[in-house]
Amino acid sequence: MELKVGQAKRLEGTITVPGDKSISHRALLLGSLAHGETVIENFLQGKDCLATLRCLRQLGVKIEEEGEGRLRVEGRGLGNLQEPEEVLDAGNSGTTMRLLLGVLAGNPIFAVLTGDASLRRRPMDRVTLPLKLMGAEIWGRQEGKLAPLAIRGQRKLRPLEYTSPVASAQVKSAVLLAGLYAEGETSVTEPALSRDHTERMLGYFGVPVKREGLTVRLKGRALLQGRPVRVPGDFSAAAFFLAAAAILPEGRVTVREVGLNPTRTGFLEVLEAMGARLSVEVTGEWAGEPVGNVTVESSALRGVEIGGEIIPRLIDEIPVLTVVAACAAGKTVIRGAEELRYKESDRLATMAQELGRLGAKVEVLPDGLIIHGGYPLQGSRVQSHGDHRVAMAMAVAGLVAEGETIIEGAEAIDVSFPNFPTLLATLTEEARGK
Ligand SMILES: O=C(O)C1=C[C@@H](OP(=O)(O)O)[C@@H](O)[C@H](O)C1
Ligand SMILES: C=C(OP(=O)(O)O)C(=O)O
Repeated sequence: MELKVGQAKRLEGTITVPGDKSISHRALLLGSLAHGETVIENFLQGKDCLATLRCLRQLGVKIEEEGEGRLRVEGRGLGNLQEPEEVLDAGNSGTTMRLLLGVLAGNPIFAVLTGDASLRRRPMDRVTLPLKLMGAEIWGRQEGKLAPLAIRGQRKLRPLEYTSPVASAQVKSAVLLAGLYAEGETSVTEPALSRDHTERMLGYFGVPVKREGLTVRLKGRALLQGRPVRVPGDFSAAAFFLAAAAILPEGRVTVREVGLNPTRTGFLEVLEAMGARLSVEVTGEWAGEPVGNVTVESSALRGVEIGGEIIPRLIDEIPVLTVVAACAAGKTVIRGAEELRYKESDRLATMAQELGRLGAKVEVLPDGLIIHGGYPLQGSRVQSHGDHRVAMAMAVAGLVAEGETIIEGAEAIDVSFPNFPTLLATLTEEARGK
């Protein structure tokens, strides 16, 4: 599918965005392991979360769809998943495969997991290694590094004190979920704080997770109690519209009821440092997650240097941040972001290449990018590389490029934000009509 985006001067409006992807996955997973029912509202009906839903049904979990974004999950309790008859397909979703492996490690069943071509290239040893240390048996291509993977879980796992070499919420979550099946305390220490949705939701379901600095720990064999979960809007989806408002000559966007968990909102700190006008208002808490409204208005932007602990707090926003940087005066340097090479595409390479097609000046570093901002962009044909965030970032770039930008492979957007093209068209058309 192709997505065509024309240059726009104005983007204005108040919107909501679909439910958070990370929280939607976790609500399904924890709901499945809990006692009693979990009703999920504002569940993200993107392909990634639907892959988790399908896998859990294959594992015997009853999940009813009660209407738009409303699901009723009948929890099976810990260790009661059924052996699937068929291969479990995580599609394009790293979160599905890695978190599910953590859960399967503690169930005495055999399962095979696969995914699409992109997922079958992404490193799985970062979770299979600690899970094997806990007692799970896992096989896969390249010594268990790549999917398809086969796993045989154990009724009882060994607790683990794990120091992760990467700041990854998927690694942290896989080990914590497996830790639920271990007798004793399991801990994970990470090099920088990654998103903490698993810790928050475990607490909300009645399993306390203690944090000391960069270490989190939980006691295994605790009972999870099913709870209603209303999923906040996805900050990573909102970021595309916030970025567009910041870089267009006449931009002003408010996103309401969006998740404002500080482990996710590093992008706002960077926008502010670049000179963007923005305001944030926390209005409440949904299932242990802060929620509120964010407004960003157009303003003159300047380049910044980022790296270190902020990177995991804006990891999925870096593709669109490179677009903002291309529109800012001066140089932006992003370092310490090597993890982007292991996403749906190598996002350092793909963003540099595709933005380059529009005339942006981007240098690729081993662990980041240098963007020389301020060069005028020219519409062109670009590719998504099968990566939803690259597709949406390039659509935002298309708004400021002269002429028309055509994004090939735009169907990738369906994994996290199916109504993105419609919402973008609505906001720019409404603004044009004014
Ligand atoms: O745990 C999660 O829900 C996610 C964690 C991040 O990945 P890593 O854990 O690989 O950094 C992020 O990029 C991904 O979109 C979702
Ligand atoms: C990296 C992402 O997701 P996942 O790892 O779940 O495929 C993402 O959504 O940008």
